[in-house]
Amino acid sequence: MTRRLSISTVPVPRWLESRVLRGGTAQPEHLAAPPPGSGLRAVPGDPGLPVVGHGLEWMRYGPQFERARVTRYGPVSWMKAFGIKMAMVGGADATQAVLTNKDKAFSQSGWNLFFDPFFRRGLLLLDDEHLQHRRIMQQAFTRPRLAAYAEVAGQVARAGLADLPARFAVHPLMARLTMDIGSQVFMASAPGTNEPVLRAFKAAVDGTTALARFPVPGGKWQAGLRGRRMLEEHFTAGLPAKRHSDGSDLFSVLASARDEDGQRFTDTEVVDHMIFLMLAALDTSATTVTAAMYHLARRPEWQERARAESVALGPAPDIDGLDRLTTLDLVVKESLRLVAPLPTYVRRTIRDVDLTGYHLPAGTTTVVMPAANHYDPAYWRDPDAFDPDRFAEPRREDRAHRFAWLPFGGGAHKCIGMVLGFLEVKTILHELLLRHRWRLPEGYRMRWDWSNAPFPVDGLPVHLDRST
Ligand code: HEM
Repeated sequence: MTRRLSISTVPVPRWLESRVLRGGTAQPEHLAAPPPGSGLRAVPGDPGLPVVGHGLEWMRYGPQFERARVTRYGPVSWMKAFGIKMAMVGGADATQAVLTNKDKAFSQSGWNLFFDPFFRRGLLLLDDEHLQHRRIMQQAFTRPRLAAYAEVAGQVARAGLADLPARFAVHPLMARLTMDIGSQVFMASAPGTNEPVLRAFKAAVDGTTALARFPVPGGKWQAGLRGRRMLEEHFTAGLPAKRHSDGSDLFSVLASARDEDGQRFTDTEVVDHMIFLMLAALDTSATTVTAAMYHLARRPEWQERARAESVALGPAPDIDGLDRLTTLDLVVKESLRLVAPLPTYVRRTIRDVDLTGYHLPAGTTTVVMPAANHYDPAYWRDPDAFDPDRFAEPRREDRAHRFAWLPFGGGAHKCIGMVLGFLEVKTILHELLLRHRWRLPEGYRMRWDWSNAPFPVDGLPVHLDRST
């Protein structure tokens, strides 16, 4: 099994690892002095190493690093990474304050750090126009629309999973499958017929993590810009036909969607939204299926329990059938808790803010860390354990706080594709469960790469046995 080059696999001496995961030993420094007499606390933290700050540890250890920050400094701290100072927010109360954004002090422009210029003007990046755009886009996510997307997703999943080898790497396969599903559901393009667009999309995604963030010939940034241009050309060329189509693909639906006041998207807006929707939907679903397959392989009793429900439901379920797969619901929720596919939510303060008693100055990039809440022992019993029943009655540990479990975010920008994402992930797992049992290689140790959307560094090798 070939490993992708990943910072997670670079050997690090154990003493250094444990020092990093204890949160380092630097003396705390303050982000900024609170206004005199405000009664606010200064945000504690430390810049990390010269130039790289804490970027390398963050990318290598992901949630473990974030939990260590909260343990060391509390729910609000600061550090340097990617060339800037940022406030790191964990803990359900501080998270709630940032994401619900009652005083409109946090702007979505924080996300520009990663997404601009490749995914500019996607719904997640909008502030003032957000509500109006969301109202129009909501028309593409009604129950009848979702039922139609789910049906198409099921067809593509069945074809894509029909002929699996006895041993394969899960993540590359799921990344491909979710792209094929996305192609069909979003654009009515059959798998294999949309390769240049998918390549352009991949280049744009890779551009977001370019180290040199300017056009260097042959570099990721330049390739990403080319990818973005190509996506714009593709969607712009296809739009006139979609404006007049009554197709049930998301592109057609978005092109004709109108809110209650009859407002619809301009051509440029449809194009910007389509490009962002691809980003929002594809990697997140692939990560979720991969995480769920990993846990189901480690815990065959859960795999059997989920399979029994899938067998009882039978092949090609509709949206109502998928809703009845309650064990898969629990498994997917728990997988999303343990590995949040979008590991950070980024904002920027547009004025000085009192964040649960901490002083955040204007212009601070503010990073919410869902993992800090997802592993918080105040809400979760034995938080490192895979225990899907924690989401079932009577335990319902997720109800301990509105922001204890937030893999889809919260507040006005909460994921608009949450139900569709769930349906797609459940469809894929259901089709797998019907056909196969899967297990991990002997002594397998999972290592996630956290530098972007999380993926297993070795792709996650599994062995398949037919289930019937
Ligand atoms: C398991 C799958 C998914 C996960 C874990 C996920 C996660 C998230 C999260 C955490 C946010 C909010 C980020 C923030 O507040 O900064 C978000 C927003 C968003 N997601 Fe998803 N997502 C998933 C699937 C999808 C799908 C399938 C679509 C569309 C087809 C989608 C479209 C969007 C959009 C458009 C936004 C921006 C919403 C707004 O700003 O109002 N997502 N997603």
